[in-house]
Parts: sequence; structure tokens; C-alpha cells
Amino acid sequence: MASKELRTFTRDEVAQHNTEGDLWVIVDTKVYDLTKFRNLHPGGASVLLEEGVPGQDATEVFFSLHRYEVLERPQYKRLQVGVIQGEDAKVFPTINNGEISKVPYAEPTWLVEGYHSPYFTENHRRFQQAMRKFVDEYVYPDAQARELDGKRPSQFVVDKMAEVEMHAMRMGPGKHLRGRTLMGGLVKPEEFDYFHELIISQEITRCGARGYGDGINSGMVIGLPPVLNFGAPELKARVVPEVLGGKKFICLAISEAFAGSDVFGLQTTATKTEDGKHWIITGTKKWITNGTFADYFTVGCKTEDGFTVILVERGEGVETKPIKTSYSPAAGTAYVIFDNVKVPVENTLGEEGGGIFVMLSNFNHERWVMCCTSARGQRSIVEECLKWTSQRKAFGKPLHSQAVVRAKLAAMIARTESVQNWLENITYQMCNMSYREQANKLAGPIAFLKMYSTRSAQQTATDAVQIFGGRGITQTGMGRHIEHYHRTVPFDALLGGAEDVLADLGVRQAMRNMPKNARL
Ligand code: HEM
Repeated sequence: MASKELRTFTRDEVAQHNTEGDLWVIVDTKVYDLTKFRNLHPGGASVLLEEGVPGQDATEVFFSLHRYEVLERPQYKRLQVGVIQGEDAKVFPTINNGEISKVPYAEPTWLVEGYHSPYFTENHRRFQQAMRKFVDEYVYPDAQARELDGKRPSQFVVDKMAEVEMHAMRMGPGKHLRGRTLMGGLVKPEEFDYFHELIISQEITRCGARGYGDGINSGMVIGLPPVLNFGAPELKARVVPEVLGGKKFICLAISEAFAGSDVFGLQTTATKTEDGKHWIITGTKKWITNGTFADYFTVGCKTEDGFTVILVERGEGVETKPIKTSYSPAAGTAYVIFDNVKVPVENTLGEEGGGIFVMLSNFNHERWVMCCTSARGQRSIVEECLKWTSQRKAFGKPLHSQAVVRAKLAAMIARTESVQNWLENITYQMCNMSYREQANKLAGPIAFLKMYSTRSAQQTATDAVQIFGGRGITQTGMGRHIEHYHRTVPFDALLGGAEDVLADLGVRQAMRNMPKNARL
């Protein structure tokens, strides 16, 4: 409704509209006419006629039962007939408005007024502000809509991201950024570092839409590096601009029904044609993120020399089918069938038989990205829980007046802060190490951080459901983010290596570096 149509009323005037046939309420300082809506109200008509509601200020009861976003839906916005004279609104939406949340622990300390950070520069801060505005304006609304209808992320958003070179930036710092105008020129390609990339991952995660989060080019984050780092120049010249420009999509196709972490157990084969000019690829791949809409597949194959990674284009002999998982089809999770697919040998990525090296070279970065998103995901749950326990009353008091609820909040805050602080330390190491040094020195710490982060996230999801009760398992309403998070968070603990595999990797790395003469 345009503001000129809104009238002003005194609270006494509103109080006159207090019957079934003339039913107004005040929420914050907004006046709503619910007379016709009463019988359509999802919570029923009778609750709107209970004592303290008709003609009265129903702010407290409203916010104990509805999210702010209800008031912003066009069909409900229309119900507003006016505002209370001389009073300013006190309740504001606190997500999706491009701003920093004022809720304690809802933001990492570097974004909280009055706190300091040794890692983030003025440039990172400006970049974060631009990124938040971008996500809230373009990505968040699409994420909410696509998460519900299960469609892939809208091309409009992919194009917007390409305009500011976000796809390129998501590949991390490096040569591929040269000559690009990043975020409208806000950061120079040579200035772009892992903290900028951390900001991108964490801001996108704030959308709280896990399937969409993967749908919006996660396949590229894990599938393009082998092309960038190991592809032949002609192949790169063709594929990289299309993908970073958001015009074509790529995915990583390694895991199979037969094998996941055990790449030598894979059964997809690539055999050379007699003239040696082509590979013939046959086999299946499972749980391939973005696979349903990918144009390119970075495929792990069994070859004569062992394990080889080959880029396959969608075409004859390539079929993809959606897999239903616990998160939305927006991620495009696919079962992929390669049936005698003919691929030029020039599409080989790295050495024949050297596939393990191609894969390992990207594991650290991939797992570190997952740590960024896991850290931010659990922080959003902390914010939801702090708001809910403040606005929801039980036994006449806010939920946080119960010691047992406070204990849960304390544990989830402590976990979230420790994950973020450890992440920032590792990110700083990455900024100061060559790629090779990172592989040597950070594989263990990143594996531990990922294991710890996803365990911590799952505990936070469990605690949040206890705090929200039935709403924590309900897909609409107050607990919708909790339900979504609790349902989808186990996936984070699998991708990039299951928790136990990562924990073991970290310890084995440490043991390799044990001084031979160390004794108690
Ligand atoms: C502007 C006025 C209002 C609008 C637009 C509105 C709209 C809605 C909507 C959309 C829902 C479904 C929430 C969901 O997605 O699960 C709902 C549920 C509900 N509403 Fe309202 N409502 C309004 C005012 C009120 C008031 C004043 C009360 C006071 C008692 C109330 C009581 C309820 C209850 C009890 C539910 C069910 C909550 C649940 O299942 O957890 N509503 N309302």
C-alpha cells in the first residue's frame, strides 16, 4: 500500500473497532483491519477475537506466533489501514535488509561495533558491505523462492553474479582474476585474498537455503579448479570464460554408488580408441551437485594407468536424473550415466593416471570453503535462537529465563565463536602460504576444523530444535529456519570427506611430523 493511503489513528480510535464485524488490531505501530481476513487467517478466526486482541495492541502475541516476514507478504501488507499517530515503529526486520544485525553473536566479532580484528582491512569491510547488499537484494529472495519450488537458481541471479565477477572470485585468489573488474572495482585482482572469498561464502550462507546454496554454482567451486589448474590451454580458453561468465555450468563427478572416498574403487572406465585420439567413457556417478543442469562434468575415471580426471561435455551418451535428497532439488543433485561417451583426449585434466594428484590439489580449498559456510550457518541459528528465546514467553517469562535454555545458548555461542576464530586463523595462514605450502601444512588443520565445525553444527541444530519445540520440526512459521537447518546440516558432515575420515587424516598428518626423538 502506498504510504499516502495510510491514515493515522489514536489508540482510542482503534479501540472502537473491537467486534467480529469490525475487527482492527495494532501490531507495533501499524493498524490492521482483520474483519474480512478473519475467516482466512491460517491460525483461525477465534484467536483473533480473544481478550486483548480486538481493537488492542497485539504486538506481543503477534511476535510470539509469527515471523516479521508475515507482515511483509503482499497479501498481508494490504491489511494495513494506518499507523498510530505520533509513534515511531519499534520493530524492524533484522534479516535481509542489507545491514549488520544488532543481535549479540549474530555477526562475527570483526563486524561488531567496538570490536577489533587483526585480519580484516578497510577493503574487506567495504567488500562485505557491498556483498551483503548484493545478497540481500538479489540472492536472498531467489533463494527463498527456489528452495520452495525446487527449481534451479534463476539465471537472472547467475548473470548478476557474473556482472560483478563473483563466479571468478569464488575460485579464490589467483591468475584467473587478472584483468577482471571485481565487485564493480571495489577490490583489485591482486588485492583479492582468502578473506574476501570467506566473506563471499559466508554472506551467501546467510540466505539459510542449503539446497539453493549448493545450486548457486557449488559445482563450479569444486569442478572448475581441475580445468583451471590442469586443463590444456585451448580447453581452458573455451570452457573457463563460459563458466565464469555464468553461461555454462560445470560439476565434479567423482562419487559413485560403488565408491566415494575410495577413488581406486571407482568403476567408471575410460579406454582409448585405437587411434588414441579419444576416450570412451562408460559408468555411473551418484550425488553429483549441479549435475541435473551441468553442461560440463569433471569426471574421475579408471584408466589403464590408474585414475584419470577427464572433462566430459553433455551430449550423446550422457544422461542425468535428479536424486531426491534431504535438501531441495534446487541443488540439482544428480545420478549421471555415461554410456560409451566419446571425448577428445585433449580433455584429459593433468597426467594420465595422475588423477589423484588433480583431486588432492583442490581438497584443502574445497574443505575450507565448507568450513566458511558451516561457521556462518550455525551463527544464523544462534541468532534465531536468541530472538526466539527473547520474544517467546512460557510461564509468564521469556524462554531465556530458564537456566536450561541459557545453558544451551551458551554452548552454541561458544561453539560458533570457536569455529569462526579458528577459521580466521587458518585463512590467515592460507593468505601467507604458497599453494604447495598450504598442501603440506594445512591439510591436517583444515580437516580438523571441518570435522569440528560440522559436529558443532549438528549439536547446535539438535539444541535449537529443543529450544523451538514443535516449531523446530515445522517447515513454515517461526521455526522454519531451524527445521531446514536441522534437516540439511548432516550433509555438511559428509561432503568433502566424512567426519571420521577427516579426523583420521588430521592425526595421520600430525604423526608424520612427529620428531623421531620426541619422548615423554
Ligand atoms: C496482521 C495480522 C495477522 C496476520 C497477517 C496473520 C497471519 C498469519 C499467518 C500467515 C499464519 C501462519 C503462520 C505460518 O506460516 O505457520 C498465522 C498463524 C497464526 N496466527 Fe496469525 N496473523 C495475524 C494476527 C494474529 C493475531 C493478532 C493473533 C493473536 C492471537 C494470531 C494468532 C495466530 C495463531 C495462533 C497462529 C498459528 C500459529 C502456529 O501454528 O504456530 N494472528 N497467522
